[in-house]
Amino acid sequence: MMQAAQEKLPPAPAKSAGAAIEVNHLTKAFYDSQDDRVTVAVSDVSFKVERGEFVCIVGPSGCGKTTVLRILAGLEDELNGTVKLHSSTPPAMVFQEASVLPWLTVSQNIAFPLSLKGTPRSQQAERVREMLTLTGLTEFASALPHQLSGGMKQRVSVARALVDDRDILLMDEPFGALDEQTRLVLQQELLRIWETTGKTVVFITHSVDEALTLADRVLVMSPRPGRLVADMRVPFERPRDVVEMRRDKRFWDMTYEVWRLLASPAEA
Ligand SMILES: Nc1ncnc2c1ncn2[C@@H]1O[C@H](COP(=O)(O)OP(=O)(O)OP(=O)(O)O)[C@@H](O)[C@H]1O
Repeated sequence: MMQAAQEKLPPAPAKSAGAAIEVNHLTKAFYDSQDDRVTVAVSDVSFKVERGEFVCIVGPSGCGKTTVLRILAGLEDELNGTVKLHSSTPPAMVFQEASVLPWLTVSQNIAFPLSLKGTPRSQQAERVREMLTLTGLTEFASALPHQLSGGMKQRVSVARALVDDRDILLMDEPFGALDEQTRLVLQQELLRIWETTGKTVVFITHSVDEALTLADRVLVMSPRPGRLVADMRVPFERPRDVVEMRRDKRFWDMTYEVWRLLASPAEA
């Protein structure tokens, strides 16, 4: 199946020097001692992500997407297979629910990773100013989270993930809880930020539309135990306009192709 999907698509443009992430034959099972039951969440998954590449992982609920991301973040052990991150910094994560600290202002939330590290205050302030500008939050620097909309809170989460300049950004359905319009605005902003910062991004989503809007490549997973059933190159040129790209027939052809894969019955 993976072969068929790849053959229909143009070859990958050369992205950059070397892989940022290499996953080989990754299998992860969870053991529930109460029920004496083993759940194989991810089965024999292999893929590479080039430095500076934007990769989305789509798949049905429970197919192991979050598990893959947690493994990349170093949050799971007892794995089979190998996972290598070629980066001088640990990855940054953004979760579905904006994980802002309610008692801190927007600026203090963004500065949080820097204050944990003991970065001098003047450097913190400068870096926070840059992040506020990048994420369009300058006017809200002194606001508290309860004064913000869901989309703005998620912008704070993105700003905080970027503030200490890690190479790899892992995003777990960051826009999943937002309405469609806010989501579209944040997708456009994320693309602009990504183009500015050159991060390597792995982005989990349920939404085929979102994956095709954002990614250089879309990895499609099967129902649990999650296997990789396709690794598809998304051919749209950059910079992308998240609205205009919907006029392109290739967008809908690829949407159909991914949906066809997602609708395929699970292998035994
Ligand atoms: N800590 C855990 N202990 C036991 N089982 C787990 C654990 N974490 C995940 N699982 C199981 O592994 C499978 C994959 O879960 P995971 O959260 O990775 O899926 P997902 O594709 O991200 O789902 P969704 O799209 O619904 O968020 C599920 O069956 C889940 O119940």
